[in-house]
Amino acid sequence: MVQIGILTISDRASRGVYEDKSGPAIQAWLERVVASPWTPVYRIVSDGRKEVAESLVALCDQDKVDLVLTTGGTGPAPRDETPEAMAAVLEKELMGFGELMRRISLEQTPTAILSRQTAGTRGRTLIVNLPGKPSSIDISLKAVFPAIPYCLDLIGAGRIETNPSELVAFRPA
Ligand SMILES: Nc1ncnc2c1ncn2[C@@H]1O[C@H](COP(=O)(O)OP(=O)(O)OP(=O)(O)O)[C@@H](O)[C@H]1O
Ligand SMILES: Nc1nc2c(c(=O)[nH]1)N[C@H]1C(S)=C(S)[C@@H](COP(=O)(O)O)O[C@H]1N2
Repeated sequence: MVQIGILTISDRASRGVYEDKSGPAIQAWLERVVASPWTPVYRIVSDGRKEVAESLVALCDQDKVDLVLTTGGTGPAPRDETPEAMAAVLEKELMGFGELMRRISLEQTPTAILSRQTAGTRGRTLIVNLPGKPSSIDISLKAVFPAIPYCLDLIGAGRIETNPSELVAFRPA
C-alpha cells in the first residue's frame, strides 16, 4: 500500500509549545483528495539541518514511503534549515514545485517569496516542502498535487488515484 510521510518541522510544535496544526491539515487534505488506499506516516521534528535530514532519510530509506510532504523551516530565519537538509538528502531536485507554490502563494501573501521551499527525489521517494503556516497547506497542495501521481509513476513509487471531484491528476498520454 502507498505510504505518505507527513513531516512537521517546527521548534515550538515539536516541544509542545503549540499544537501542530499543519501536519493534521496535510493529512485532512490527503484524506479528501486521494481516492486510492494509502497510509500516513507522521513525524514531528525540531528545525535544524541535521534533525530534518535524519528524519527525511528515515522516512525514505527505512519506512520507504512513496511521498513525503514536509511543512515548516523553509524561511530565512537562522533556524530555518529545511532547504539545507533537502540539499543533503536529495538525489534530484525538482525546482518547478517551489517556483509554482511561490507564484500561487503570492495571491495569498506578499511574503510568499520568503519561502525557499523545493522538492526532489531520493530513490523511489518524492519529497515536497510546504511552508509552516497552516493556511499555506491547501493553496500549496492544490497547485502542485496534479503533477504528483505522474511523478510517482516516473520514479517507480506507488500509484495514486485522486478523487476527480476534488482534484484531477494529470498523466500525459
Ligand atoms: N506546525 C504548525 N502548527 C501550527 N502553527 C504553525 C505551525 N508552524 C508554524 N505555525 C504558525 O505559523 C507561524 C510562522 O511559522 P514559522 O515556521 O515561521 O514559525 P517559526 O517562527 O519558525 O517557529 P517554530 O519553528 O517554533 O514553529 C508560527 O509562529 C505559528 O503561529
Ligand atoms: N501560501 C503561503 N505561503 C507562504 C506563507 C503563507 O502564509 N502562505 N508564509 C510565508 C512566510 S511569512 C515565510 S517566512 C515563508 C517560510 O515559512 P516557513 O519557515 O514556516 O516554512 O513561507 C512563506 N510562504
